[in-house]
Amino acid sequence: MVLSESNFLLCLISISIASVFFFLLKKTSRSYKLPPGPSGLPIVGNMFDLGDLPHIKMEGMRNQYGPVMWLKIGAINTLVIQSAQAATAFFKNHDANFLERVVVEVNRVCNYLQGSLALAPYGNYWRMLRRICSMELFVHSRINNSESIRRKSVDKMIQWIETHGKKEQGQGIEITRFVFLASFNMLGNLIMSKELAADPDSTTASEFFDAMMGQVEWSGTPNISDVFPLLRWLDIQGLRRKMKRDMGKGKEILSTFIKERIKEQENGRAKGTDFLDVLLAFEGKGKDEPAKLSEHEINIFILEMFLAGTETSSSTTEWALTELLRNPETMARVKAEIAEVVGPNKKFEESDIDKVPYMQAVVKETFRLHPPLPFLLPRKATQDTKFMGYDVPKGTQIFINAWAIGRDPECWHDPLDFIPERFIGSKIDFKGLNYELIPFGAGRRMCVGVPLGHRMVHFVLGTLLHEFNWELPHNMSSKSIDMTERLGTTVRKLEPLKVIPNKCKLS
Ligand code: HEM
Repeated sequence: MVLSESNFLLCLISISIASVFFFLLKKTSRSYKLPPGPSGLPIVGNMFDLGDLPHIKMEGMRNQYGPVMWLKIGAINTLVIQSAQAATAFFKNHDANFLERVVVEVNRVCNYLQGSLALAPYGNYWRMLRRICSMELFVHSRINNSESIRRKSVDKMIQWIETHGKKEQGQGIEITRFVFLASFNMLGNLIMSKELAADPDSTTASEFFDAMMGQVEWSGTPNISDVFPLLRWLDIQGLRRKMKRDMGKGKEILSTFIKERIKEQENGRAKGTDFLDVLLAFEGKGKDEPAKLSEHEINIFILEMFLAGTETSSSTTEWALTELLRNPETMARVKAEIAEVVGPNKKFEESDIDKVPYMQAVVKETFRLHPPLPFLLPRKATQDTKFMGYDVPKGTQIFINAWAIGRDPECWHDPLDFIPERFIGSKIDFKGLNYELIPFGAGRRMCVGVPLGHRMVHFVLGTLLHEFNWELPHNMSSKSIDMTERLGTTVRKLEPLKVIPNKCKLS
């Protein structure tokens, strides 16, 4: 083949550009001192080293590469932190350089980023949304005043469990379904004074529920577009399309609720009783704050509260019950504590939570072994940072492996065993100050819903333990419970827990 003069010139230019590019690439990677990690394949990097349960695979690499590890997941630079000591250094000394979130493809639809607190860039808008949550919505007085709302949802859950338990005779019921529905109703009532889960009289309620379930599913499905951003436009798995459909539906329904509420207020409805009233009454005063929140922003904010609060709290309850069934002595001890505190013929109330330290220890131990978000919500480096002697380039995504930290033998004796007693007389808590136990994260972007999440989990678990004696289906024993995990939006049991509820006589 003979090259024409112009082709020859083109070739020369291409080779020169490629050489400069290659030189720059080599220079960049040489000038960074990256943490150790497994060498990956070209283009896909370490993608195929991680499997379906990456938190477990990464923990398995800790012995070889240490607690600070470097991975390349497709095109994405990734720093993994897997010890309490490294997490302490991260949150105490470097939180400020990692305050942005990683935004995945499905969260770009429906203008979700305008109104999302969890994904908002760190700045005045994030501060405003965060302030609304911590000063108005999740303050103890508002949570205490809404106790009757949660009581109603939990009473309904008890009725469902009784009815379904009778029908399933010996097979057991999937307890997580009922806990999820109860959490959904608690949030629906707190946010908008609406019963939104499993309401047979309302098609709108069930449509909203289905739309939310879709969003939970799509946001928990690994997406090739996130690993290879150049392929985004193809939407190979159709996830963007499905998310757009379901989020669009959820938004449409919420819009009608919001409009209804505005009309009710115009007709003299008393203001200030639920989150929606608070959001509608908001008046921005600070720098860069809007005078009012738009309908779209309120809409997204509400969707996010459902997404953030339902899966997390219901998966925790399922794991807690699973661990108690595997450990009958612990089950007996926690039930005895509750019975003694609550007394005969009474229900477990939220005011009992402070009086049951052993049950609190059960919840902590559940969070240690089964943090619902094993990598928290991934952060992103906003600038080049020196971290524990390594370079972390701007744009790197950060996985803090709370799952691995909870099982670190350097922090915990018998780390794989369920021993709530380890927390009795210990000051270790999950409020973001003890980095060995961080199910809610830590630092400035720690979970803003802790007071509500804490209340929901303890109230639901306390009630389930007080109202029922739990038995495994007849073909199963405490030793044979399958503990295999599945990672979606949260870490769940692969095989949902099936249990037989035997109603206790509360006398
Ligand atoms: C068992 C219950 C819950 C768990 C384990 C949990 C866990 C978490 C975690 C790990 C984070 C990321 C923290 C970080 O980056 O350091 C987070 C953030 C967040 N959570 Fe929760 N959460 C729970 C319940 C709730 C509830 C009930 C709500 C609200 C209804 C909520 C709303 C949020 C929001 C809005 C953020 C984003 C905060 C920000 O970026 O500033 N969470 N949560």
